[in-house]
Amino acid sequence: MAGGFKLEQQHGKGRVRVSRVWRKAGEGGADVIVEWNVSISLLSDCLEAYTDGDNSSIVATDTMKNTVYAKAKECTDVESPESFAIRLAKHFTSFYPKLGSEKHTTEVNLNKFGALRLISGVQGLSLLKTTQSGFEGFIRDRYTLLPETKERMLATEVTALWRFQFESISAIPTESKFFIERYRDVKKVIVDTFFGPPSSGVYSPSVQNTLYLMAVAVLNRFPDIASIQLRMPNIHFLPVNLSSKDNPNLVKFADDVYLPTDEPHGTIEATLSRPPLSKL
Ligand SMILES: O=c1[nH]c(=O)c2[nH]c(=O)[nH]c2[nH]1
Repeated sequence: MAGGFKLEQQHGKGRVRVSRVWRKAGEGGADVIVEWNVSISLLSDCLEAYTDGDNSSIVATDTMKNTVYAKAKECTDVESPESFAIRLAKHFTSFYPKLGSEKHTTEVNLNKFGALRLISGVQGLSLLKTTQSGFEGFIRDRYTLLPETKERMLATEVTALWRFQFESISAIPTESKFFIERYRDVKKVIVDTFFGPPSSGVYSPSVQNTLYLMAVAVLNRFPDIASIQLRMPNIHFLPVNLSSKDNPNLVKFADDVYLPTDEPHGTIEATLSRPPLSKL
């Protein structure tokens, strides 16, 4: 009871995003990564905070957020969201759904003289690698804060548009599954180039270079594709490092706990085309 009235209260922190990586913990020594979005609500005995302005029994919601990162750090083995929620004791946890699931797109332009322009694409193809990515050697000026790194997370959501050479309907292959199979095959080339061979992976010095190699691989593999446009936002995963005077090593970053953030993100896009056929 508070001042003769019944007071029901709770406080918490919503949408705490945390991503945890376990190095070499997966099949064949692969890294394992999860991304969680945690909401915490505390039903606690802190009525005086409401009625008397006495904060002595308040757990700060900022502390709740930090606790999520600290507890993620403590998960030394790969952990389910259920276990993580239990670890956080009576708090609600859910997996943050991976960004988008990809869509097959197409654009067809046909004029009455039979001239065709045919574009296929994939939209929202989420790709993430936990290692073999860095970013170094870029311009440093008085506004530059970004440290150089040989080890970072590389996450993107690819939008690709590829234009076929077919200039009329009659030039289109007649197999009924042609475009379905081509979509699958282009996607595979994109994905395989992004990750590199499963045994060794491939180092990415920048989103720009990886994007270019993906486009080259598609044009080299499919002669009937005239050009490809790739858009690859650089979705940042910020290292979480928490410390204070009293707690210098609360969450010491060791390539393991990240804050996934899509705002703001880098926007990187390019189009690669075959040179026009020389007309003799
Ligand atoms: O691969 C990258 N390309 C950039 O252009 C860029 N800019 C940035 O801040 N980080 C990165 N990463």
